[in-house]
Amino acid sequence: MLAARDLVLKLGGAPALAGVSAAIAPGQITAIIGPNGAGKSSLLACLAGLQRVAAGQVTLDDAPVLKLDPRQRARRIGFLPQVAEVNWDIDVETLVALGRLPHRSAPAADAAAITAAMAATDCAGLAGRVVSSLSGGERARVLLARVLAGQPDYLLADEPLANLDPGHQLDTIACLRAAADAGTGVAIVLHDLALAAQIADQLVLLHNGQVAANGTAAQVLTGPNVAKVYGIDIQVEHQPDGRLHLMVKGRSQRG
Ligand SMILES: Nc1ncnc2c1ncn2[C@@H]1O[C@H](COP(=O)(O)OP(=O)(O)OP(=O)(O)O)[C@@H](O)[C@H]1O
Repeated sequence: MLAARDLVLKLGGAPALAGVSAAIAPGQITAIIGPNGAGKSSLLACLAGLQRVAAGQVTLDDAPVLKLDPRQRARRIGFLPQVAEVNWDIDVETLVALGRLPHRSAPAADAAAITAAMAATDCAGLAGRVVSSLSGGERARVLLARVLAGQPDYLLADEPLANLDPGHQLDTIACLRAAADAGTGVAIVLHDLALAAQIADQLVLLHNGQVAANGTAAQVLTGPNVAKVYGIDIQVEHQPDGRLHLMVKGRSQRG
């Protein structure tokens, strides 16, 4: 289990997180949702062990994540940041192969992981391209492939569907579900509430650096929760298969 307990994170003096607890469970997709500035990226970076917090801690199987050997941490936790920045102008296959750096596996195992990650993200046809020549969506897929190639136990992805066309969004969702079904703990930051309801096993709703609600889609995505946090009205229908169908109706009336 990858768990955050009572996290307080200050950025530029102001609290980006003010006492946040959340757990990312193996085999599940957890969606981290909330309005702009709510603290989603901050929470994900803390879970990845990339932020020093003012209070609280993140643990991986009960060990403080900040005390893990960096290579071991990189092997177990894969992180896809929100900004698709690549600082080296290398070819796609070399970039994806960087995902294997924390491992000391046999070349054949590395090659198999790289090939599988590139196939899952539809990047095989981009293998020889220089990264700076890619479109935004192509670059997003390549960066996801790099994380997948690392075969982490926990995959943390900040808006992994942004910039993707509908087909590649569906492929990416299938890929994240397959990872969860294989035992990976997947955490994704999402803005699309209907999609979050559809694909997540658990949701964490953040508001002003605090957890406004957590649990299943039915527990979290209620009309009152969404009106309070986002200032919008939604219509929620419970489907016979147990899933939630959610439609955004418009801005809530402001009193
Ligand atoms: N480097 C920084 N210095 C100062 N404040 C920061 C810094 N990074 C983030 N913040 C602030 O911390 C708060 C949380 O930011 P965070 O990026 O976690 O939000 P978010 O929920 O991911 O937002 P978005 O949906 O816009 O991506 C925001 O108020 C933001 O302005």
